[in-house]
Amino acid sequence: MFRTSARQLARCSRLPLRPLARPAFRVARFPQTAPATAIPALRFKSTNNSQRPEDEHGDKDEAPRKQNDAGSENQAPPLPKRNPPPGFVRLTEEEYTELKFFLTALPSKQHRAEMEEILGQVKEMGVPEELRDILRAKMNGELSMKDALKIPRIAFKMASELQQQNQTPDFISNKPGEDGEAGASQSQQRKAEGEQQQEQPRQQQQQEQQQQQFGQQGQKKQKGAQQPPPPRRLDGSEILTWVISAALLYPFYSMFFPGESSREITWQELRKNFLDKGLVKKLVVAGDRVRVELDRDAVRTMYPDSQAANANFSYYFSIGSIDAFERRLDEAQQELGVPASERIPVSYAREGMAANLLMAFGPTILLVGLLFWASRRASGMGGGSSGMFGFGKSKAKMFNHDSAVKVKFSDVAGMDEAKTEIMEFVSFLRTPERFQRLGAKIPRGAILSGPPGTGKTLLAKATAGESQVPFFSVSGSEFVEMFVGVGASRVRDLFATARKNAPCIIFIDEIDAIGRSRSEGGGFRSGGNDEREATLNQILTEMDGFNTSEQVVVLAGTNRPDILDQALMRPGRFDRHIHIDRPTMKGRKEIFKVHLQKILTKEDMDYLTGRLAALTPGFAGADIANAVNEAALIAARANAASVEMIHFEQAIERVIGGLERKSLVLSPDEKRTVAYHEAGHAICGWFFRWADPLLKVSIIPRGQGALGYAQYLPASDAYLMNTNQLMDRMAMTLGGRVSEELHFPTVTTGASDDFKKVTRMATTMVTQWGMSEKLGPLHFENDQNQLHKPFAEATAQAIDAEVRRIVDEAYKQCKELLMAKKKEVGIVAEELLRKEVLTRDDLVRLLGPRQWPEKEEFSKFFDNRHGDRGAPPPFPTENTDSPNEAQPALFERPTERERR
Ligand SMILES: Nc1ncnc2c1ncn2[C@@H]1O[C@H](COP(=O)(O)OP(=O)(O)OP(=O)(O)O)[C@@H](O)[C@H]1O
Repeated sequence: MFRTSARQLARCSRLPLRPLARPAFRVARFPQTAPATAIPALRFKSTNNSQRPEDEHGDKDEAPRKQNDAGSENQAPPLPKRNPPPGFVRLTEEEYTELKFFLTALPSKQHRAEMEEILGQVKEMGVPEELRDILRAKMNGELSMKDALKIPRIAFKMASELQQQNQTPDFISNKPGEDGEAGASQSQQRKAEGEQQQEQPRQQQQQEQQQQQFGQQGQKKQKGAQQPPPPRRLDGSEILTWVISAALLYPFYSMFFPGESSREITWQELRKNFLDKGLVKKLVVAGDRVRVELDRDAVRTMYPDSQAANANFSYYFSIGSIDAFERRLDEAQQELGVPASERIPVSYAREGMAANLLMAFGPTILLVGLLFWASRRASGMGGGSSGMFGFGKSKAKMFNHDSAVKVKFSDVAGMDEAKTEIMEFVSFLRTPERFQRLGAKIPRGAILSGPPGTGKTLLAKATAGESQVPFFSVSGSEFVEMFVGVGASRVRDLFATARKNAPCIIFIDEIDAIGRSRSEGGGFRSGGNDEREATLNQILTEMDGFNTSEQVVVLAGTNRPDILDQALMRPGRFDRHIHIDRPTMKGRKEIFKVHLQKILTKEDMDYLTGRLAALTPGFAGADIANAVNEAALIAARANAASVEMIHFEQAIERVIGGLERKSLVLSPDEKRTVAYHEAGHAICGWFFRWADPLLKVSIIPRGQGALGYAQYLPASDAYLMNTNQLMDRMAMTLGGRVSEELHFPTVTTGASDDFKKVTRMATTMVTQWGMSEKLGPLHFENDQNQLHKPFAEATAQAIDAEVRRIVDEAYKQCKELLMAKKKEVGIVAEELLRKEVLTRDDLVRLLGPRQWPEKEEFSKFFDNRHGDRGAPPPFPTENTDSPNEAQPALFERPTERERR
């Protein structure tokens, strides 16, 4: 009973130790480059020491040192009379052997020899006291994990000490009075100083010898040549890195790959090869395995080339039961006649347990550790509100005076009313007293709405730039996260930060991402909206929560003000609604002026901006900025000295119509069809009174699927269209198909987009614009998302009939014209086939001047008065919501399906 429990006790106490049993000094396993560089430097040191002046004159220490090397410290004459550095102790011979056992566990003999030299130095210098304790613990089989953890520190100490020695040739402390040899040491020192000059050449000689030894003879220089630089000394940090890496990595390595440096043998092999020859030092029982510890020195002598000579290699054998093993061992030793006192010690441990535990619990520990680290980090970063991983922290970017919102109101053009509205906010922030004095409340915020690229963000930035206050910019979508509650938490965080920085401006771009009306969430779409609603509620709360003295202004941008929640829009929250539409002709001119400032051009600025503005109806500020930049790029590509009108016009055409596709080669028949199709549009545009003025016809393919196009200048700044204009436009849109019918035996698929536009226009006339006498002034909304039409089936049929009637009328109108002008269509088409592009001037030449008066704006910029080079003006813009329905100018290439 007692024996069992004692054994268990032993197992427990040794349990974590084995994998770490030989941690620090198995350096030889590590990249050989480090020892290889380390050793020459240390060897110099060692050589220098042995070649001190005293040595030349017969070093009194030499004999004792040699003796000391040979035998035990206790028996040998005293060691060299030098004090070890503070905290260092000299090792007994037994301890020294244990240390040597580790440090010489190098794979190659050469390195082993080098390591022994280092050991010589370590022996002279001593080792840190803790290392001695560890070695003793190792010898008693009591090495613990705690000991292993001390090793890096010990390694550090030794490395520093070795480095000091490298820097101070006579490193050994010889302070007078510290021991009896002080006088002798002093005299040695004096001698050393006196012979310093002789010493240097001698050292060089030694260095050369050293190089020879390391196979560097080839580097010897010819006589008189410059001496080779001394070999690089290993500095302390390198030794340190080397030793510490070895100390740290090896235990882990051996923990995870315990089997790599061991081999299983049978009991018979053990007996024959080791037991019978007396090579076994100890047996360690670990579970059903027994590790054999050999007497390495004896093994090395007996089997010099065997792996067993390596200190990190071990044999083991398996046993059925501990009792059977012990019995067998007893019998073997009895047979060998080993006296009881010299029997092989057997210890019991549970090797690999630490590794097993680590394997089993490692992933869990890692995960828990990671979570712990992340939460610590998160709380460190964001404070309470940010929560775990900082999810709840607002992602708003902050700009202040230094990090610069440099935009000023002068950079924002073409939106005077919006600017005036928003300028008031600047006054609120700058001089709140002016308003508060009269009892006025500072508005909380403004919603800037309008189509994309109209300058909403720019205006908000300008507000910040002018008011010189911090500006927090965040996009609505940044509040939305996978996790419920994160959005609300980010809103809280944003407003809390803003309050700390008041007076300031918060700008929430694309607020519709979170501010969508909550009632929309009903029906099919509820459920997933909880997070969005929570975020919206938080915004509502935060905006309510401001007190009037807190000067935090919230600006929000959206393209869809119609879908925003009413609660958001009520006074007291976003008090002001500022709608920014696409700029008018005047606005475009101003915006061009702003952007042209950055461009090198010699054109007359007034004419340039006017013409460009006329060419770009429907352009938003962002399109204008893009077109100007594109023009500069085109000019640069053409190596032009400055950007010219032609570059601007090409740029505008490119922005609208897409790239010219010169690589697309049409067959002659296809080309002919396209030419007649486009000529049909052109003739309609030329002869219909209310059609938009034509600028250019082309049969060069461009952009996506357009094989040819006719360009008009729609009256974008006219906000109303009458029935005549709509009918002429529809008739003109059908001109392509009608021309095909009149000139070819069959028609093509190229007019499908024209039909789409015509149908849409006619439908809108009937259902929204009250232009059908039959249906009267009613508005029929046909929401595609609704399952049921909001009108009766009979009404639907009446709508269909009216739409058909209107389109038929337009078709008839077009056909009548084109039949009357069949010859003209032919002329234009043939000229198109020859030239590919016809301008307005060409049409005047071919057809005579247009009989209807042109708009003044149009004739001012396109009547060739300023040397118009006939560069292509743009396509009309497409805006299905406005009365300025897009011109049906594109001849569409049939898709594969349509072809079939
Ligand atoms: N009125 C303007 N004056 C000068 N430049 C403008 C104007 N409007 C737009 N721009 C140019 O267009 C760019 C984009 O504008 P901005 O980002 O403000 O548009 P937005 O209305 O916020 O667009 P979105 O609705 O897509 O967010 C600006 O950086 C600026 O260069």
